[in-house]
Amino acid sequence: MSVAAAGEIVWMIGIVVWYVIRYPFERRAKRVRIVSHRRSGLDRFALAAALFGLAILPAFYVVTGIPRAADYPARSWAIFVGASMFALAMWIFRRTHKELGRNWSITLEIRDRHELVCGGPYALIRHPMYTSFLLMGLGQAFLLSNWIAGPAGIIGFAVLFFARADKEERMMLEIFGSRYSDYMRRTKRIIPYLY
Ligand SMILES: C[S@@+](CC[C@H](N)C(=O)[O-])C[C@H]1O[C@@H](n2cnc3c(N)ncnc32)[C@H](O)[C@@H]1O
Repeated sequence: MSVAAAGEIVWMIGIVVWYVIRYPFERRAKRVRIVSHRRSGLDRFALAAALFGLAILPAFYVVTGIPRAADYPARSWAIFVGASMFALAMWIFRRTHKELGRNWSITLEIRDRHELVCGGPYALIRHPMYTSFLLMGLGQAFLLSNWIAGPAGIIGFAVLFFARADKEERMMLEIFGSRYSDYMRRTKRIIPYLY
Protein backbone atom coordinates (compact mmCIF):
# COMPACT_ATOMS: atom_id res chain seq x y z
CA MET A 1 0.00 0.00 0.00
CA SER A 2 1.33 3.47 -0.86
CA VAL A 3 1.88 6.11 1.82
CA ALA A 4 -0.77 8.33 0.16
CA ALA A 5 -3.33 5.48 0.27
CA ALA A 6 -2.55 4.89 3.97
CA GLY A 7 -3.32 8.58 4.67
CA GLU A 8 -6.62 8.33 2.80
CA ILE A 9 -7.63 5.19 4.71
CA VAL A 10 -6.84 6.84 8.06
CA TRP A 11 -8.92 9.87 7.00
CA MET A 12 -11.87 7.61 6.05
CA ILE A 13 -11.71 5.73 9.37
CA GLY A 14 -11.66 9.11 11.15
CA ILE A 15 -14.80 10.27 9.36
CA VAL A 16 -16.65 7.03 10.20
CA VAL A 17 -15.66 7.42 13.89
CA TRP A 18 -16.84 11.05 13.74
CA TYR A 19 -20.26 9.95 12.51
CA VAL A 20 -20.57 7.10 15.02
CA ILE A 21 -19.96 9.60 17.86
CA ARG A 22 -22.37 12.19 16.45
CA TYR A 23 -25.33 10.00 15.38
CA PRO A 24 -26.91 9.23 18.82
CA PHE A 25 -26.87 12.93 19.71
CA GLU A 26 -28.58 13.88 16.47
CA ARG A 27 -31.31 11.34 17.25
CA ARG A 28 -31.72 12.48 20.84
CA ALA A 29 -31.78 16.17 19.85
CA LYS A 30 -34.93 15.54 17.81
CA ARG A 31 -36.76 14.62 21.03
CA VAL A 32 -35.70 17.65 23.12
CA ARG A 33 -37.81 20.78 22.62
CA ILE A 34 -36.12 23.96 21.30
CA VAL A 35 -37.19 27.04 23.27
CA SER A 36 -35.11 29.68 21.49
CA HIS A 37 -32.79 29.85 18.48
CA ARG A 38 -30.51 32.17 16.47
CA ARG A 39 -30.56 30.23 13.20
CA SER A 40 -29.76 32.38 10.15
CA GLY A 41 -28.79 32.13 6.50
CA LEU A 42 -25.19 32.93 7.45
CA ASP A 43 -25.12 30.12 10.00
CA ARG A 44 -26.54 27.64 7.48
CA PHE A 45 -23.91 28.76 4.95
CA ALA A 46 -21.12 28.39 7.55
CA LEU A 47 -22.30 24.90 8.49
CA ALA A 48 -22.46 23.91 4.80
CA ALA A 49 -18.92 25.30 4.26
CA ALA A 50 -17.60 23.23 7.18
CA LEU A 51 -19.35 20.10 5.87
CA PHE A 52 -18.00 20.73 2.38
CA GLY A 53 -14.39 21.35 3.47
CA LEU A 54 -14.18 18.68 6.17
CA ALA A 55 -16.20 15.90 4.51
CA ILE A 56 -17.62 16.32 0.98
CA LEU A 57 -14.57 17.65 -0.89
CA PRO A 58 -12.05 15.28 0.77
CA ALA A 59 -14.44 12.32 0.29
CA PHE A 60 -14.73 13.22 -3.41
CA TYR A 61 -10.94 13.35 -3.64
CA VAL A 62 -10.46 10.04 -1.82
CA VAL A 63 -13.02 8.27 -4.05
CA THR A 64 -12.08 9.79 -7.44
CA GLY A 65 -8.50 11.06 -7.02
CA ILE A 66 -9.64 14.40 -8.53
CA PRO A 67 -7.93 16.91 -8.75
CA ARG A 68 -4.88 14.72 -9.38
CA ALA A 69 -2.86 17.68 -10.72
CA ALA A 70 -2.80 19.09 -7.16
CA ASP A 71 -1.24 15.93 -5.66
CA TYR A 72 2.20 16.06 -4.04
CA PRO A 73 4.33 13.18 -2.68
CA ALA A 74 3.03 11.76 0.62
CA ARG A 75 5.42 11.38 3.57
CA SER A 76 5.07 8.77 6.31
CA TRP A 77 5.84 11.29 9.07
CA ALA A 78 2.96 13.46 7.80
CA ILE A 79 0.57 10.49 8.01
CA PHE A 80 1.70 9.86 11.58
CA VAL A 81 1.17 13.52 12.55
CA GLY A 82 -2.22 13.62 10.79
CA ALA A 83 -3.40 10.38 12.42
CA SER A 84 -2.37 11.66 15.87
CA MET A 85 -4.25 14.93 15.31
CA PHE A 86 -7.34 13.08 14.11
CA ALA A 87 -7.23 10.75 17.14
CA LEU A 88 -6.98 13.73 19.51
CA ALA A 89 -9.81 15.46 17.63
CA MET A 90 -12.07 12.41 18.01
CA TRP A 91 -11.30 12.14 21.72
CA ILE A 92 -12.20 15.81 22.28
CA PHE A 93 -15.25 15.49 20.01
CA ARG A 94 -16.57 12.59 22.11
CA ARG A 95 -15.85 14.37 25.40
CA THR A 96 -17.74 17.48 24.25
CA HIS A 97 -20.79 15.45 23.25
CA LYS A 98 -20.80 13.60 26.58
CA GLU A 99 -20.52 16.89 28.50
CA LEU A 100 -23.19 18.71 26.49
CA GLY A 101 -25.57 15.73 26.52
CA ARG A 102 -29.19 16.86 25.98
CA ASN A 103 -28.00 20.49 25.60
CA TRP A 104 -26.28 19.66 22.30
CA SER A 105 -27.53 21.22 19.04
CA ILE A 106 -26.00 21.28 15.59
CA THR A 107 -26.80 24.98 15.35
CA LEU A 108 -27.53 27.95 17.64
CA GLU A 109 -30.41 26.65 19.73
CA ILE A 110 -31.46 26.66 23.37
CA ARG A 111 -33.20 23.50 24.54
CA ASP A 112 -35.94 23.03 27.12
CA ARG A 113 -34.27 23.08 30.60
CA HIS A 114 -30.93 23.98 28.96
CA GLU A 115 -28.05 23.92 31.43
CA LEU A 116 -24.80 25.84 31.21
CA VAL A 117 -22.03 23.24 30.93
CA CYS A 118 -18.70 24.28 32.49
CA GLY A 119 -17.11 20.88 33.17
CA GLY A 120 -14.71 18.57 31.32
CA PRO A 121 -13.13 20.34 28.33
CA TYR A 122 -15.55 23.27 28.90
CA ALA A 123 -13.64 24.09 32.11
CA LEU A 124 -10.74 25.41 29.99
CA ILE A 125 -12.29 26.56 26.71
CA ARG A 126 -15.77 27.63 25.62
CA HIS A 127 -15.71 25.93 22.21
CA PRO A 128 -13.91 22.58 22.53
CA MET A 129 -16.07 21.05 19.78
CA TYR A 130 -14.76 23.70 17.37
CA THR A 131 -11.25 22.90 18.64
CA SER A 132 -11.89 19.30 17.56
CA PHE A 133 -12.93 20.59 14.09
CA LEU A 134 -9.70 22.61 13.91
CA LEU A 135 -7.67 19.51 14.79
CA MET A 136 -9.62 17.49 12.20
CA GLY A 137 -8.86 20.13 9.58
CA LEU A 138 -5.16 20.13 10.47
CA GLY A 139 -5.11 16.32 10.51
CA GLN A 140 -6.76 16.26 7.08
CA ALA A 141 -4.06 18.59 5.70
CA PHE A 142 -1.39 16.12 6.83
CA LEU A 143 -3.28 12.96 5.77
CA LEU A 144 -4.33 13.95 2.24
CA SER A 145 -1.35 14.85 0.06
CA ASN A 146 -3.29 17.15 -2.22
CA TRP A 147 -3.10 20.97 -2.25
CA ILE A 148 -6.90 21.34 -2.56
CA ALA A 149 -8.47 18.43 -0.62
CA GLY A 150 -5.88 18.72 2.20
CA PRO A 151 -6.32 22.35 3.32
CA ALA A 152 -10.10 22.44 2.57
CA GLY A 153 -10.90 21.30 6.12
CA ILE A 154 -9.06 24.21 7.77
CA ILE A 155 -10.92 26.66 5.52
CA GLY A 156 -14.26 24.99 6.36
CA PHE A 157 -13.47 25.19 10.06
CA ALA A 158 -12.46 28.87 9.81
CA VAL A 159 -15.69 29.84 8.03
CA LEU A 160 -17.80 28.06 10.67
CA PHE A 161 -15.85 29.39 13.65
CA PHE A 162 -15.64 33.03 12.57
CA ALA A 163 -19.26 33.14 11.42
CA ARG A 164 -20.55 31.55 14.60
CA ALA A 165 -18.49 32.02 17.76
CA ASP A 166 -19.49 35.67 18.47
CA LYS A 167 -23.17 34.94 17.80
CA GLU A 168 -23.10 31.83 19.96
CA GLU A 169 -21.51 33.72 22.85
CA ARG A 170 -24.05 36.56 22.51
CA MET A 171 -26.88 34.01 22.61
CA MET A 172 -25.43 32.33 25.70
CA LEU A 173 -24.99 35.73 27.39
CA GLU A 174 -28.63 36.62 26.70
CA ILE A 175 -29.82 33.33 28.18
CA PHE A 176 -27.40 32.82 31.09
CA GLY A 177 -26.41 36.46 31.85
CA SER A 178 -23.74 36.90 34.54
CA ARG A 179 -23.17 33.15 34.83
CA TYR A 180 -21.93 33.12 31.24
CA SER A 181 -19.93 36.37 31.56
CA ASP A 182 -18.19 34.93 34.65
CA TYR A 183 -17.57 31.74 32.68
CA MET A 184 -16.13 33.83 29.80
CA ARG A 185 -13.74 35.56 32.20
CA ARG A 186 -12.20 32.26 33.37
CA THR A 187 -11.98 30.49 29.98
CA LYS A 188 -10.44 30.94 26.54
CA ARG A 189 -12.22 30.24 23.28
CA ILE A 190 -10.56 27.31 21.50
CA ILE A 191 -6.94 27.01 22.70
CA PRO A 192 -6.44 26.51 26.45
CA TYR A 193 -4.61 29.48 28.14
CA LEU A 194 -4.03 31.18 24.75
CA TYR A 195 -7.12 32.07 22.71
C1 LIG B 1 -22.54 22.69 17.96
S1 LIG B 1 -22.67 23.01 19.70
C2 LIG B 1 -21.03 23.64 19.99
C3 LIG B 1 -20.80 23.95 21.42
C4 LIG B 1 -19.51 24.73 21.70
N1 LIG B 1 -19.47 25.95 20.93
C5 LIG B 1 -18.29 23.91 21.43
O1 LIG B 1 -17.56 24.22 20.46
O2 LIG B 1 -18.03 22.97 22.17
C6 LIG B 1 -23.62 24.50 19.73
C7 LIG B 1 -24.69 24.55 20.81
O3 LIG B 1 -24.15 24.18 22.04
C8 LIG B 1 -24.79 24.91 23.10
N2 LIG B 1 -23.73 25.34 24.00
C9 LIG B 1 -22.59 25.97 23.68
N3 LIG B 1 -21.83 26.16 24.78
C10 LIG B 1 -22.52 25.63 25.82
C11 LIG B 1 -22.27 25.49 27.22
N4 LIG B 1 -21.14 25.93 27.78
N5 LIG B 1 -23.23 24.89 27.97
C12 LIG B 1 -24.37 24.43 27.42
N6 LIG B 1 -24.65 24.52 26.12
C13 LIG B 1 -23.74 25.11 25.33
C14 LIG B 1 -25.55 26.06 22.49
O4 LIG B 1 -26.90 25.83 22.69
C15 LIG B 1 -25.23 25.95 21.01
O5 LIG B 1 -26.40 26.11 20.25
